[in-house]
Amino acid sequence: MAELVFFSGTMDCGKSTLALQMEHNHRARGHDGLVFTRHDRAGEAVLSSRLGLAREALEVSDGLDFWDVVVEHATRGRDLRFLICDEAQFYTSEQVEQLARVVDEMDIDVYAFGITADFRAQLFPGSRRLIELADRVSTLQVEALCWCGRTATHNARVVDGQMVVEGDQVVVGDVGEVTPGAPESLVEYEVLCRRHYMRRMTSYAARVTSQHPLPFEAEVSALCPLPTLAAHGATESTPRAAGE
Ligand SMILES: Nc1ncnc2c1ncn2[C@@H]1O[C@H](COP(=O)(O)OP(=O)(O)O)[C@@H](O)[C@H]1O
Ligand SMILES: Cc1cn([C@H]2C[C@H](O)[C@@H](COP(=O)(O)O)O2)c(=O)[nH]c1=O
Repeated sequence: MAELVFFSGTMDCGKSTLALQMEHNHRARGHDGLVFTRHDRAGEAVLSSRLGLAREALEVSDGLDFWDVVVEHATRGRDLRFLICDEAQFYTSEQVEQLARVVDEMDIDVYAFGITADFRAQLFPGSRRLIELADRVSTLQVEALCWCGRTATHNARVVDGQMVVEGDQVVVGDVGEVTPGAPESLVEYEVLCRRHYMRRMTSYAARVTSQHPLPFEAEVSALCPLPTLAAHGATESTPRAAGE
């Protein structure tokens, strides 16, 4: 029986790599399928992984109807067995419902991949509907790590070196070295454990804290303006030792 599976994790945990691997494995066994994505960092109609692999994909626009697309391909004689759906957090709730219908009424497996929550730690609409409707939600085995060594659970947005919690939900971007003072407004992401997400303690803020202990607390507070940060002071700058 076909399944709707949601493979989820933080940014940079290997979702797109797994999507490409699953497509490869199914195709290697002679199964026919379609690959979809939306707003991939590499551009339109491409599914790309940070490991360097990429392949063409169908771009999911707001108006795309998965049911219609699948019916159209079936009418042309395709015996579709699976759909790969990357960046599924950006799909609409209606599109996720169409995917569930494709599974139930056409017996086609749907493998969706995406992050659950945005930079404010709030669910994306597509992810919410997937969690509500999927047969299985599977967390990826390879965990992205916070700078402290703990498993990363949250996606922080960093603009001009500062973690922000307000702004548009969708801003396509990559994880990377935070570069404060960049000439133009630069949006980057950093994965953090909940503890450091709640304290807005990015790797850059932690480095500044360790370089300028208590007398410069005001400077650090300006970088990470949260009461909880001041309360926890410089002790947060020490990366966790393995197994700690
Ligand atoms: N140079 C590298 N060597 C080995 N693994 C890498 C390298 N660069 C990236 N990766 C792996 O790729 C993962 C990111 O894969 P990707 O599919 O792009 O993630 P996601 O789609 O979840 O954002 C990283 O967590 C890491 O495991
Ligand atoms: C947290 C967050 C992320 N995004 C964007 C940034 C990336 O383009 C994708 C995630 O891609 P990945 O393959 O999982 O790294 O989502 C966003 O638009 N808004 C956010 O809050």
